[in-house]
Amino acid sequence: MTCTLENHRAELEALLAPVFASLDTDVLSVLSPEACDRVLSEDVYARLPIPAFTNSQMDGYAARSSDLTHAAPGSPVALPLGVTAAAGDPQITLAAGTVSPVMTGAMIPDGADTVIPVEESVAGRFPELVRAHQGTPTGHAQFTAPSEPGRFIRLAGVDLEAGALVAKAGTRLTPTMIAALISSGVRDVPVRRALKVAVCTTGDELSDGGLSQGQIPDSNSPMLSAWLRRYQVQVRTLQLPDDPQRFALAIDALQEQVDLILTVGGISAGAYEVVRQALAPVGGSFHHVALQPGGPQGFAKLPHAAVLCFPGNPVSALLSAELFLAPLLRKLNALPEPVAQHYPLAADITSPKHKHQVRRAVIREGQVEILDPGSHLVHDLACADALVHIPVGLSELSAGTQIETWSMNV
Ligand SMILES: Nc1nc2c(c(=O)[nH]1)N[C@H]1C(S)=C(S)[C@@H](COP(=O)(O)OP(=O)(O)OC[C@H]3O[C@@H](n4cnc5c(N)ncnc54)[C@H](O)[C@@H]3O)O[C@H]1N2
Ligand code: MOO
Repeated sequence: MTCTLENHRAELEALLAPVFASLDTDVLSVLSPEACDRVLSEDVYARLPIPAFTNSQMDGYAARSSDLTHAAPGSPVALPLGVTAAAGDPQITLAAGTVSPVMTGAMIPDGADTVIPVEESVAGRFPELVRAHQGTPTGHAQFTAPSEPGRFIRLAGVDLEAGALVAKAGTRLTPTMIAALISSGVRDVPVRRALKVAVCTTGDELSDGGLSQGQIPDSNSPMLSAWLRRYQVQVRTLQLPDDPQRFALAIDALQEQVDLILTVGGISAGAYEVVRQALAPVGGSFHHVALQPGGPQGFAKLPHAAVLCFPGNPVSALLSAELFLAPLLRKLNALPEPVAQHYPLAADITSPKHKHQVRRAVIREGQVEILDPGSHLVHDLACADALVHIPVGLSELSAGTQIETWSMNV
């Protein structure tokens, strides 16, 4: 039976929706290397305001604005120096009629309401500075202009108040969100547990070390594992037996350990299609999608896990992941949808009229060069930088036609 790309997508979305919904919560430190790109499973509120305290935006002098009201170029105001406030010091108090040197990020002294950058003082630089534990400073600083209240002062909580929502459930932990969480006093966060996927290959041609005649390296497992890990998936890979009964037993045991089983190969019209032979009797659905490459597709819903069955040709396997799994994993991980870019075709192309064709391409000198459609061309696949979709109904496109291209291999 042939099915459309859209129908197959909808079937997989329905299959995986309950799997994704059942992912519970893990608690993770935002400082852990695994935190980036995980998704919050609950709203998170600030424990501290951002900024945590009112502090200086400039290296300069903390003052009372009322002490400088009459400062002018012809009549500078000289104020005695108080102790210096450096970033990291506890708050000092500004005695009436004095100024305190203050560094960027230091707590604004109690009593100060303005900061004059050091280069605006008459000397233009700091004199010898005395910290709170070092004794009593001497000397003065002179100013030739008033400084309004609040100038160069960063108020506590101006970015986010304590108790306010930092990020709602479903937010992805970007590097910047990690900074916001840690700044708001949040270290441990509830994140959605990572999806557990088993990538299962079959086929006597796959080498388990050396290569005997007729054998090839298993390139699908490492390719799909690496691809899945980019979506925060916990992956394990297995080579399952080619015998349908033993395969079924292995899948049965595996379904208790993972959320999703991804099989690759063994589903088309051959005599030894172990995946199809083992899963069709337990409700697996196998059909031909009007798609090239990636036509043969299957899926099954087992009691404890979902199974997606991708075709074995490496290009078909990868494009199946890009077309069917990536949109769902992007949604799960709150990742943005990719944006298409338009380029003219470098040469005429043809496409089977009744299939949705996906072609690999390279963008060279502002034009799209379409690559060979062979679904066994692993090296070509690695060199492609774009995908081009040619929908059902279109069979010929001439050179110069503007087409949508989607980035790949980034
Ligand atoms: N009579 C027909 N034959 C085929 C049809 C068809 O409609 N009628 N469809 C072709 C298409 S299209 C595809 S795609 C493949 C899909 O076949 P399977 O999913 O059953 O995959 P296999 O036969 O097991 O393998 C296909 C191909 O891929 C290589 N392979 C498999 N696993 C790996 C791996 N882990 N790493 C690297 N390469 C792998 C395998 O050696 C085969 O060359 O069927 C066509 N045939
Ligand atoms: O669908 Mo197969 O994927 O054309 O090679």
